[in-house]
Amino acid sequence: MPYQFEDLKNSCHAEWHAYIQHSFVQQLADASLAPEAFQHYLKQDYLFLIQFARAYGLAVYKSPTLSDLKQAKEGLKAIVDIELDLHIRYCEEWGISEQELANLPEARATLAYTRYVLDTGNRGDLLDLHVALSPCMVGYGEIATWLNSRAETLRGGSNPYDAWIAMYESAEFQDAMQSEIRWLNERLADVSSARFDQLSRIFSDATRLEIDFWQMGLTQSD
Ligand SMILES: Cc1ncc(C[n+]2csc(CCO)c2C)c(N)n1
Repeated sequence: MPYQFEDLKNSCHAEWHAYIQHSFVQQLADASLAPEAFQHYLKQDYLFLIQFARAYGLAVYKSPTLSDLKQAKEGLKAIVDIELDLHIRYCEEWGISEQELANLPEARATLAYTRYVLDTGNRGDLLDLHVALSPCMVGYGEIATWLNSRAETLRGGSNPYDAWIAMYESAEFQDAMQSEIRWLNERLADVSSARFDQLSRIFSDATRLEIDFWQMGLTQSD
């Protein structure tokens, strides 16, 4: 039976659910999240994005074909040239200067997650690395869709976190997410059940580290 991305999610259903529907996400959606928790999350997310840019750099290095190489290069370019600039501007709106961002220490949850992804990519091949990156890419898109399906989610000017939801529900982001799922589905269709077990361990580890990242924001831990 050919494996699909959906099988990775099903292999750690409880963890995936705990990540998508985390209290941080629910509080952000009903505007009850403490601004300090969101600011802490934004600061750590800046550090996270820098390490994720390195992970896309590693994907460039690990690419066996020109088409993979181009895709990884586009991912690296998107984070470095677009997302980090947007993030810096968004942080400024929340009272966090670029100078402050440049001098932040990494929280343990940030260290654990980002170095896990980089180590997984270093040890393994491009598929291992993409699977380690996929909870980040697919999870945030699913979160936006889930939030929009809930009656409790406050949209528009009455929610200070509205722009965050808008970013991940955008067609541009949802398309990038679908293209990542397609890439994974093509590769997963050919793997053995032993290989799938290895990949589902990576997927579940990365999902648990996403849960810890939300928890780090909520408790403002370092
Ligand atoms: C902890 C954490 N997890 C996921 C994302 C979302 N995200 C970060 S990089 C990237 C790929 C984009 O090119 C996506 C979707 C985040 N910001 N912070």
